[in-house]
Amino acid sequence: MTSTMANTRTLFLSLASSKKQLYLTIHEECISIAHSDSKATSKIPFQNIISVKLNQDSSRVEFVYILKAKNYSLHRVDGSPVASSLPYASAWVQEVHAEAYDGVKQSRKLLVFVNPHSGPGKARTVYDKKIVPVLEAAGCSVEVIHTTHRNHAFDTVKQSPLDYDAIVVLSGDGLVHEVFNGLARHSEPMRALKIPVAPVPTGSGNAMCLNLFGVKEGFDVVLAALNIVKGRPMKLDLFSFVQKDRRVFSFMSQCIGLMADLDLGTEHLRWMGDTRFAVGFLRGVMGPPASFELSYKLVEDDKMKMVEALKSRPPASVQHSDDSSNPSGELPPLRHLGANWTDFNSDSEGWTKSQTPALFLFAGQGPYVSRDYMPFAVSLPDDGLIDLVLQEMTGTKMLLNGGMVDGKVFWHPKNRYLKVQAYRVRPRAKQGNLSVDGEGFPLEEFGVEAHPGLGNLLSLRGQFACDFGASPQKSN
Ligand SMILES: Nc1ncnc2c1ncn2[C@@H]1O[C@H](COP(=O)(O)OP(=O)(O)OP(=O)(O)O)[C@@H](O)[C@H]1O
Repeated sequence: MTSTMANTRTLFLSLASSKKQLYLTIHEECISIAHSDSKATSKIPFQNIISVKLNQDSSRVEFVYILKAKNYSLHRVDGSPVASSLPYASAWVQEVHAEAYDGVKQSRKLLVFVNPHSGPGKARTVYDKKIVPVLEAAGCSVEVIHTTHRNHAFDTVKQSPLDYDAIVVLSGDGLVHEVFNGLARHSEPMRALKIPVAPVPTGSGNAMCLNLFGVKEGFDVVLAALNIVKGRPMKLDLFSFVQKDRRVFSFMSQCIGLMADLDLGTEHLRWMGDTRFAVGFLRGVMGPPASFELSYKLVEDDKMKMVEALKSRPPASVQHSDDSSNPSGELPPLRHLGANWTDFNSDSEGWTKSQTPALFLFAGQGPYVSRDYMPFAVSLPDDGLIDLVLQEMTGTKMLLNGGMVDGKVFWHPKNRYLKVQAYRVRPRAKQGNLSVDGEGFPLEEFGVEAHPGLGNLLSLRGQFACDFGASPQKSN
């Protein structure tokens, strides 16, 4: 350690717990931590710093951060600066704090839902042991609700105050769906939907967490805690799903055929975690195709152009929380579906009909729907479009051989991939499942329409996390 660095950028701390010394050095994008008795250095990106404080009598610096080893975990350094350098220590702390919370409000006000029955039933423990310490260190004020029944979160959100910085959901995607719908049913829906939602993966599938954090880190609850504290609002398209007189908002996916059956048809295997999806897949792939009429309002069917749009997206098109465009007003109307959306015979308004038999229809956004399946490899969070996939029967061999996990299935000619503004489906079969965000709906006629950027999620990257290679590849 050079004396120049020590005088300008490095803080020496004597650890409270031992006689060791620590050197904390400010770099352009991180703080490095080195021990006096070890050559090992840890690098902490500013985004991972939860808090840095000099206590009131200036005798101790407390530095709390999240570090990734195998998983993410919370760490705390508590040490005394050299007495003669207290003004320097104070300036150092202020500088680091300013970098750590650059553009992000500190001490967020949060509404937290914990579903004790989601997934393997560990949400309460995860909250107490992994999430609370992070929120406390960040000085968040929290109102926590342990859900006791279905629609508990929906009813709460519908009439909640709108001064929360985020709504945190410890459950799977079902409770996130409830929260978005509660916000949409608020008396001031457009203001309510400005509140970003921050999911913590304690369900079984946790698809939106995979989309936010990537398939490798999507089940890491401490990373999700970091997102609660440091994530920024990212606009997310919401989809109106209409069936008879009912209109709900889907934030993720709609599905009929094999992929709906393997999810909803394996509810009784919930104890297996997400392994139940693999079991359901093998069972369902032997069954008959889904039978339905489909029509859609097409925007793009050229896969290369979709990839170009994905690649040309700015690295972090993050919408900052002070964005206040149209914060009031009514929910958007059904511009594409219109009042006569069930009229499949009207060709005049730009609807394209399709009769291709398919193993399943999957539509939505966010590359991943589970750890084993990336159906929407070129999905963007706020393009105002629904990614619609029709998997034709003859693609079964390819599905079984792989290509689902890494999104390669996208390139297969039997994987029809469309970007649409709206679509409508009339199922012919009486039996089978219709899944909306993983929740079961009656297998009856329905229509779906995208609303650009109507919802918000908290995000550390400002875009979906996706390892899709995005160049044409052969699949079996
Ligand atoms: N205390 C409760 N008892 C029973 N059901 C509840 C309770 N609290 C919430 N629910 C309902 O349980 C459902 C849980 O679904 P959710 O998708 O969040 O978790 P999951 O199904 O375990 O995970 P995933 O969707 O990731 O597979 C929600 O529809 C919610 O309304």
